[in-house]
Amino acid sequence: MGSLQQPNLPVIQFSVKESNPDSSSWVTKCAEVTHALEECGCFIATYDGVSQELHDAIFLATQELFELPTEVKVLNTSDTPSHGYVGQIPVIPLYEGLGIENATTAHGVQRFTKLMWPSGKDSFSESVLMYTKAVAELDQIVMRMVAKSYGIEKHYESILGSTTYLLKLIKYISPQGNDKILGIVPHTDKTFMSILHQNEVKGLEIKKKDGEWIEVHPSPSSFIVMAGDACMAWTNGKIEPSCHRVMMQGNTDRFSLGLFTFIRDLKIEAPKELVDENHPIQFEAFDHYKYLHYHASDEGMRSKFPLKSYCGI
Ligand SMILES: O=C(O)CCC(=O)C(=O)O
Ligand SMILES: [Fe+2]
Repeated sequence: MGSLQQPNLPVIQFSVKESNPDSSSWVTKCAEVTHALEECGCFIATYDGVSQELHDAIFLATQELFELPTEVKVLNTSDTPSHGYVGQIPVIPLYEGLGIENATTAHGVQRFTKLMWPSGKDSFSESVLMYTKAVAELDQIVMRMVAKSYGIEKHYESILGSTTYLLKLIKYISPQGNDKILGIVPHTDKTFMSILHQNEVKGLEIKKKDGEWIEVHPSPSSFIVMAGDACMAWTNGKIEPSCHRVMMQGNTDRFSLGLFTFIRDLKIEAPKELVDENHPIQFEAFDHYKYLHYHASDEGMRSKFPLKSYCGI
């Protein structure tokens, strides 16, 4: 069923009920997930952890957020590049994004909500928190499967203990016409992992290894699970991030959500299980947040492969 809806990208089904490592489908799924990430750097997850009701609530909340005046939205600042408000950028004029740091914690979400709605908006905090917790669960299922395939479960547990979640809410204004206009430039994510979710309006495109751009079909129960640069370092190059972009067309604004993981206070380094004579270590241990700052610097922005320029061996 999935492959008909989404040609050319692997589609893997996940269920909250099946997320138990003792279930019979777990081991086969580990191989499927790891293979998809190794081949494409991403896959489509169909996932029942976000109900239709929660889906509608989170996209309504997103829409309301972007209706706030710009002078309120710019209050969303961060010490980390691109983690706060991003908008009015000449090369991508359709794009506007807001970031919620520590988005799986009540404290993180409430702090953001209070900044945007000083008189309070509990419905926003509630929807966001329910959503981020459900999608973080999917991230953890996927990463436990990857870790199981590589025999590095213990290493993943320490990565998980240092994982922080950023929820990015994104709006692309419709270009009002039939020409395809760039919504976000081709890039790989600087994250450890990214889980993207788009509402009715399509636009996300993923570049396959052969250079072909694949349009991702929107669906309420479909999530795009993507590896970021940090995952490439951690897996010693076994999983490469996929290059993607957004192309906008037509008369309807597009909203999308990204739950992004970053590793704090722990250097990222490939476990020794993934390093041997035939697979020499490719990246030095590095601090994820320092890498984000490097990527945003002039040198990092000029680099074709910033991870390699930053910590490649
Ligand atoms: O809007 C999307 O679907 C993609 C967003 C994206 O690639 C990003 O924020 O890194
Ligand atoms: Fe991205």
